[in-house]
Amino acid sequence: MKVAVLGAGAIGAYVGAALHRAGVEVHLIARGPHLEAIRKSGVMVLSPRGDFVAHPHATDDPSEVGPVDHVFLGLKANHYAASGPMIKPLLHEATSVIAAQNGIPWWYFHGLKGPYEGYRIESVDPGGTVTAALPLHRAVGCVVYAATEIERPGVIRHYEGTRFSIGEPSGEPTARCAEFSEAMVAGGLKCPVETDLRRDVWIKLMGNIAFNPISALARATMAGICRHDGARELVRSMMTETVDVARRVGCDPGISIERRLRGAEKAGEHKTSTLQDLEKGKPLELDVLLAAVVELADLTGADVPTLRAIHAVSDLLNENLVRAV
Ligand SMILES: NC(=O)C1=CN([C@@H]2O[C@H](COP(=O)(O)OP(=O)(O)OC[C@H]3O[C@@H](n4cnc5c(N)ncnc54)[C@H](OP(=O)(O)O)[C@@H]3O)[C@@H](O)[C@H]2O)C=CC1
Ligand SMILES: CC(C)(CO)C(=O)C(=O)O
Repeated sequence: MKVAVLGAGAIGAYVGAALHRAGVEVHLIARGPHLEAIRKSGVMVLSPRGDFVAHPHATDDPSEVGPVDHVFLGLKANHYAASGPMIKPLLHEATSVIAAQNGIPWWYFHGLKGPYEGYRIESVDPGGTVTAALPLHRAVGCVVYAATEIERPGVIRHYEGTRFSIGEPSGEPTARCAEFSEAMVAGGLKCPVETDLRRDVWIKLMGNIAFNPISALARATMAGICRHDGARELVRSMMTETVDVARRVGCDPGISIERRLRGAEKAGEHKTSTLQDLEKGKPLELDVLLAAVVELADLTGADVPTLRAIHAVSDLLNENLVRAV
């Protein structure tokens, strides 16, 4: 089995290192000083589960890699639309694209029976550009329950969590999912193949939709947000509105707000990936989190005043960041 990790950043390099450790042929696609450090010294993973170094092949040129069985997409979602030329050399007829993405994926309504089947979410897939780069038949969903960070070029700090739930948009238990899952497990990760990954998407999103923008706006860690009574209440409101939207598009996350809050609290003094991006002056990955759910609220008639307000201020923050880059 041959795997390319396109966007071998905090999550991608962590997964690539784990797969390589399991004996999989792994090619990391990265860039800049991070790529140079990996080429020189490999990927060093610092983890409470034990540190290790892996030396997979690393490049910035996908045509050096050629077609692979699975592309693990570790890019931020706002890079998906432009990823077409990068991904093309990696594809053969049956290559799957497994996207480790927070928020609502571009494939969300693909093959979902009901009134919204085939609906394209503009804030996730503007003008169909993401679907053009990442064709729907190749898409395998992945919900990431791990927290990692690039501590310095070539060095990944793993904080907690090893679960990468995967699943087909159709819910079918396919051979391609089974093959990837087995390799992940061999690499020491958890990789259940779900028949209803959309439920995981919403459970994860209940946390990200609140913690990620608040963490950037307040420059607070997950635990810091939970400790502040007002911010904790804000998280509750955002989660409640999100669950309403999820149910309106036919998915009940089936978890209480308090349980979800306690789960997020366990991440401790972790800086969300959005806060990490803010600190690095990078654009924020908020369209697939907030804008997408506000768009779905408009589609379904849900009342989401808190999501709308936080979306407006975090969008302004993002606009200012993008202007400054
Ligand atoms: N980090 C975490 O704990 C979690 C992340 N996620 C999700 O995982 C996904 C990835 O996040 P994360 O790993 O944190 O993001 P990172 O920014 O750490 O990783 C993305 C990597 O892709 C690289 N990249 C971008 N464009 C190119 C290109 N054209 N060629 C080569 N490399 C490129 C980036 O390089 P550069 O820095 O130069 O732009 C960066 O190293 C996101 O959707 C995120 O929401 C989900 C749960 C937890
Ligand atoms: C906070 C965390 C690790 C889990 O909710 C995450 O998904 C992110 O940083 O974007």
